[in-house]
Amino acid sequence: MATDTQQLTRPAVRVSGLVRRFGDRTVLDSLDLDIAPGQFVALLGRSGSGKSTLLRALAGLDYDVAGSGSIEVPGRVSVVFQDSRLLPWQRVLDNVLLGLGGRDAADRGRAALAEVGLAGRERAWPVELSGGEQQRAALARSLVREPELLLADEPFGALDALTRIRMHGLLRELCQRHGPAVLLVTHDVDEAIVLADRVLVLVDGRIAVDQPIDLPQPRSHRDPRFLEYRYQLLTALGVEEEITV
Ligand SMILES: Nc1ncnc2c1ncn2[C@@H]1O[C@H](COP(=O)(O)OP(=O)(O)OP(=O)(O)O)[C@@H](O)[C@H]1O
Repeated sequence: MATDTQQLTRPAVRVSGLVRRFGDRTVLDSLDLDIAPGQFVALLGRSGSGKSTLLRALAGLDYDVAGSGSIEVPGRVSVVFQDSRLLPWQRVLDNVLLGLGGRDAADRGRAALAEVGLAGRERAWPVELSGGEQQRAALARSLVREPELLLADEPFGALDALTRIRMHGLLRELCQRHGPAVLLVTHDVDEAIVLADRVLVLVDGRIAVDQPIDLPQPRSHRDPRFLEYRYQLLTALGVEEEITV
């Protein structure tokens, strides 16, 4: 029985005592973080606070981080960045299928493209897609791998406001269906509150605020509790005096 309980409560991500220095600058300072399976976590922090550094460490992209604390992540991790990173010389479906094995790979790729609203665009070149469509294709490429952890670094940062809002709905829906744990790095406090089960604020190399968002989906910006979360998080970011509501 004890083993079953341990299995159920085992986090998807466990970071303990993570330290990352660049020269004499300590960017991550003995950082601890657990993320439960299927949990959607947003990470806020001022520019230069170390959000991307943490994400890169979790993605296994930071080779110098080894030895300073411990990082446990699941076997299947997908990463989405602000730019889609589609290969321009590969058609959209081939981009989604890159490195994907198995006889049904093409069918899975087509299904993933249909899920993100790109049915019929399989043979398009990336350059023929809008910025929002390219990010949709990047999401399809991530999710077709059925990741247990999705790492997203400002994935909507380059999109216009309306496209952003549509992408929020899509991401939330996809994550609910596929069930990965998510760590979303964003500058946008509203985006964090709209999407996340839990919002973290990184200050001085550690998680200074760990705020569950207890609002039903879909979330309204006009809900007074939304505004309370926004005020609290902006305060934690040290920008409350800039609020002009
Ligand atoms: N490879 C590197 N070499 C030296 N310094 C680095 C390197 N990568 C990041 N840094 C420094 O670490 C700090 C944190 O950078 P990071 O990109 O993680 O911040 P961030 O919170 O993601 O910022 P932003 O919101 O502006 O994207 C910055 O001061 C940055 O200059």
